[in-house]
Amino acid sequence: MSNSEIEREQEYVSTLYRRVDELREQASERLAGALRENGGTRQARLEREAAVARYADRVARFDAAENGLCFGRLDLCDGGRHYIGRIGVFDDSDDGDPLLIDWRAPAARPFYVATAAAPEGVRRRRHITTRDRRIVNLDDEVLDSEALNDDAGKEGLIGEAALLVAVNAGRTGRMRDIVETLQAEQDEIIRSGHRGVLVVQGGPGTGKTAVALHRAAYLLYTHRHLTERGVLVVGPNATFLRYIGQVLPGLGETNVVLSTVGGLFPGVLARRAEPPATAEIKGRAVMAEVVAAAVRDRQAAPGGPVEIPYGDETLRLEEEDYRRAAETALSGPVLHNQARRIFVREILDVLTRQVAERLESVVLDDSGEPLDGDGRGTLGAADVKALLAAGYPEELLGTDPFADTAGEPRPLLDEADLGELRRELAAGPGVRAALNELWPTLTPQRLLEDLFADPRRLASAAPGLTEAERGLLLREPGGWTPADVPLLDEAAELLGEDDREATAQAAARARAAAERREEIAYARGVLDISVGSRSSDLEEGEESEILTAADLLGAEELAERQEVVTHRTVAERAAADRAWAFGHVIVDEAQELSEMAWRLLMRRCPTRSMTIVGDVAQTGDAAGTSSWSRVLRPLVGDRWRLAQLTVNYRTPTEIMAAAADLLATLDPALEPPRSVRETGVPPWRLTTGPADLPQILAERTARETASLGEGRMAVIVPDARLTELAAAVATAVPGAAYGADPDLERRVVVLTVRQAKGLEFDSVLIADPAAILAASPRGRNDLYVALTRATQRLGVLHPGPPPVEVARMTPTA
Ligand SMILES: Nc1ncnc2c1ncn2[C@@H]1O[C@H](COP(=O)(O)OP(=O)(O)OP(=O)(O)O)[C@@H](O)[C@H]1O
Repeated sequence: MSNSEIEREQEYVSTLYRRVDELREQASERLAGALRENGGTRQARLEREAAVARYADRVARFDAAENGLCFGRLDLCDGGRHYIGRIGVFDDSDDGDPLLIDWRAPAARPFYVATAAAPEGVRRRRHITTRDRRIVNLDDEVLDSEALNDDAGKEGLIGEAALLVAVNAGRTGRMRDIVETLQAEQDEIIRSGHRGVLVVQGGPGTGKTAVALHRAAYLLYTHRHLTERGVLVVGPNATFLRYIGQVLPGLGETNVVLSTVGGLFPGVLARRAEPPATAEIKGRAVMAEVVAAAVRDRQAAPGGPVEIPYGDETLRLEEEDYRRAAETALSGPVLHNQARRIFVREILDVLTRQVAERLESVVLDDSGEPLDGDGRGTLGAADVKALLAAGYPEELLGTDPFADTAGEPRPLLDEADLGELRRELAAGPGVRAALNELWPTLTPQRLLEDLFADPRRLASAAPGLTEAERGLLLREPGGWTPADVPLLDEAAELLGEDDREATAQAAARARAAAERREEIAYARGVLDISVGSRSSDLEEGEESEILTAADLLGAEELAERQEVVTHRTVAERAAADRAWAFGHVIVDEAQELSEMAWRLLMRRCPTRSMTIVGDVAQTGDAAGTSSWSRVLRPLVGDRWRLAQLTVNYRTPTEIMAAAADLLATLDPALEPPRSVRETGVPPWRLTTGPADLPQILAERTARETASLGEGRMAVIVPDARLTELAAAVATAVPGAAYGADPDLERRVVVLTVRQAKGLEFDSVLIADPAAILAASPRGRNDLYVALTRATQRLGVLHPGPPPVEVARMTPTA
């Protein structure tokens, strides 16, 4: 491209940056103005908070768009021209003519889908590459009949040159957005108008994660009301969430909550470990029935009369009393903890009647006549005490209760007396203990803790499981695993809130609101102080400038501070509220989720507006799925649509060919995705002795790192050998990361397959593939995942003969 053309284009791009600077300044000033305002009615405060959030959001969007603000141009057949970029920018004319079209707007669509065969009114598509506001490259595609011939050989890739630059670039340990080079099949999914569940199936590296995140950004842009409910993005582990964490903020979207399934029960940190076989059982749909049965067991009839100590006396509850109270408690649409209130009321009625009758029987004779005071021995000390406690006048005991009633029998205990007696009973430790035993207030945590700690409870609630399976569920209390979280959620659905919980939730909400107000007050305070000190620093006669928030804090700092506030509004509210309903839910690596996890996610998204991305060939979790229809049919029937991605942007042809052999053994019906490029570097394998694998692995890693330049590398190892092999690698490459949540931005990271899922690296070494294969029933799926993580180079080190799955790779010495 000629320099003069670049210069011409640069002028336009510079105009765009100037306009964005102007708009950002305006937004920063308004933000500072809103922050400075003080006091007022509640309504005024709320409006101010909304304004702060709005302007902060705007500033954040301008900041996010700084790099690569404008990346494309469409020259239309009718002579029109559109510039395409990360955000929409309009000029300051009255009509607000568009200077830059947001990539998500309908007018930008041809940039991603127009081809010579279907040009969509486009004559030329230009890719504009910038660095620090300067254009460094222009790439044109002319969509005419000549290009039509060309197109056939390019397999329909859009903007191939820019795409290849992007896929060949060194990795950084953080996922990047792909707005500049989205391909047509991806764009179609991102903009899909399908309202229900959209499943995106695609092989490794086909951009499923990227597409899912861009779809979130697209939906938030197109349906602004979604910002109020937020979008939930579910990923397989914390490392993966960190890997993708920058993509949406980089696209200017912050109303998004990123979480694992294990992170979706407020107040529970699911860090406890458990055998995969136990997690698999917990993931089965039948566990919903087990949890329900466990709740019912906590409401079960006592199997005979219950004796309840009360003072010196013993009260007696017949089974029939219990049954009637339980029936009344469960007759309405109430959950266990709310039903308890009714149950307690009914039982207290029974007990109050019992005590009252006993008292009456001691002060009235069998025919209902008042006793003559000889005491016939039935008025015990406890009765007297209870009567006195109930407010029955002392002088009346043993006296004539008819005395002042003009011949009418005066009820011995009136309503107030009975009420008092009831309160006494309710406070009695014996009565309370009995009620707690008969119908305890239960938190989900207590229900499951009790269930898993007691073989009898388990046997009663889970008769459908085998003895051995129940044995796998047994454990001492003490922490939660990720597979417990869907069970806790299930239990919460059946138990309902208890009073304490409701109070705690209300308190948490009030606290969050107070913190938010404090934060704004703090920001305002900072502004006031700064304005004050800056003004007083002025020399006499010096002209006082009008200070804006941007002058004082800097737009970036303000945006950062306010981002916290906006982030809190949705993310914090959502995180603190188990029953939060998201506007849209995106599930990545969805093949790993258990049936119980799906039930939880469906509850978080009552509208079923969901995008589910995954690859059934990569399922590693024993509770995961190998069929989308099997998993979705029970949840949404036929109301889901499948979209496929077929092009692999990560793994070069040479590596994909090695992985394709393995894929064919997994499921011959699954097509390996087509790679967009070749590297000319075949993947290799190396035989080591059983004992020298750690040392040779360490040496090879060091050698590979040296040839890597700025790129990133992963060593993927069997779970059982992580510590041993990681320690060996770390001695040869100091700073190599490994452990529960390793830092992916280090140059070398040692991972298990589970940790490597969804990630990618310039270079990958796999150690001991036979052990990876043998470690789980899904060992071959795991090896397939490991083989498809590299963007450039792949090597496999195997102690002893190579497993057949990698035998065709090029042997090296
Ligand atoms: N259109 C595109 N332009 C540039 N890069 C792309 C494009 N599509 C995908 N990529 C890149 O390809 C790589 C793989 O994408 P991604 O991780 O989304 O794939 P995936 O299908 O989720 O893979 P896996 O199933 O292995 O997790 C990423 O680096 C992504 O940025």
